[in-house]
Amino acid sequence: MTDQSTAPAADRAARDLHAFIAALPKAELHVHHVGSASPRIVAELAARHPDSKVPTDPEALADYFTFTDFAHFIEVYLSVVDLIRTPEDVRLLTYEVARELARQQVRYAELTVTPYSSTRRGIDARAFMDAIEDARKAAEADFGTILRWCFDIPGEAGLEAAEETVRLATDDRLRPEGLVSFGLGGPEIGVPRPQFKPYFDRAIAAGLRSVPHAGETTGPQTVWDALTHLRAERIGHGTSSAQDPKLLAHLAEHRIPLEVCPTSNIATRAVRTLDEHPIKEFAAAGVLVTVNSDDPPMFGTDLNNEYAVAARLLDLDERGVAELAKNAVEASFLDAAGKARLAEEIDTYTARWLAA
Ligand SMILES: Nc1ncnc2c1ncn2[C@@H]1O[C@H](CCC(=O)c2cccc(C(=O)O)c2)[C@@H](O)[C@H]1O
Ligand SMILES: [Zn+2]
Repeated sequence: MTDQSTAPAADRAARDLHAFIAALPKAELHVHHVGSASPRIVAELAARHPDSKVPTDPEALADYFTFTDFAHFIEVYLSVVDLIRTPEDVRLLTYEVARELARQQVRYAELTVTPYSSTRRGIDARAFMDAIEDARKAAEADFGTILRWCFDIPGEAGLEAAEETVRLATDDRLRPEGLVSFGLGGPEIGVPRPQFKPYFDRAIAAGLRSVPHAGETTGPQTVWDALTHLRAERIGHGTSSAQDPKLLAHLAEHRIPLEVCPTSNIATRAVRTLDEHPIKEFAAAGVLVTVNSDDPPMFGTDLNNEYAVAARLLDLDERGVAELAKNAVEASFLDAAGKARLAEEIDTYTARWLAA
């Protein structure tokens, strides 16, 4: 054990900040369902389905989750998707993801789910919805964490996937109670955003909020396209927005939040190093920055670590980190009362911490 009395003050401050973050009540706005499968869940699913090529031993899995580029990441991601074959797999995954969020004091999470990937693999749509809803309700009762769904189109799978996703999201007999938003994920290169306009129009008409990924692996024009054609209310990643000052000014002026996932961008090689991450430029331009984890076990991170990374890059103390957590509350699709409650919980926690 290190001797606290002789540890340099900066180390002590960093340790204190980590402890502050770990117990800070938080909202997570950008985290993928399958991408949140912990090594333990992956091992359990792989044991259920032993024909899979996904390794079960944690060391081999860490190696397997090292990506050469974004395309390689998607290839590996889909091999984990292939492990989810039954409604019981879906329920287990969802409930365990909620347990992990609760461990990190996440009070509210919008989880991105790709129902097309499951229905296309033969899981019955009704059984899929029942599994996620059952897990959502159990998680709220058992852990106190509120889950909401974002259904995303896997863009590379084309308009057939878009049609199926919007059907599942808007059919009154299927649409789950916890669904709040509609997204678009997967690779961006060769997958122009405007083609998805009719599907987003239908989802928005049915009351869903628009939250596409954009500007993660392509330039700022993709973010403009997401705003113009898909009427994005928040942008998933938006990393390349930093290359376009007019876009940054637009995002700031219209209070369109960015769902920033720093470690993800390094793991998929969208950004070279953390120190080159544009989060600083976003904050300096007055953009509402939220910090998120994307696919935490695949990227060797969790939400607490993402907050610690952001605190270092933005040079934030406890108060600054609490403001970042409140940005996520403001940018969330909680109702006004829910937002007020969580913001108040963050304020009370921070005041107590600073007074101690
Ligand atoms: N950082 C990320 N940035 C973007 N997306 C991310 C990120 N992390 C996770 N995703 C997820 O990856 C999925 C990709 C799935 C996909 O492309 C695909 C293509 C063809 C067929 C099928 C199929 O299932 O048959 C699926 C998306 O749906 C999205 O939810
Ligand atoms: Zn994502």
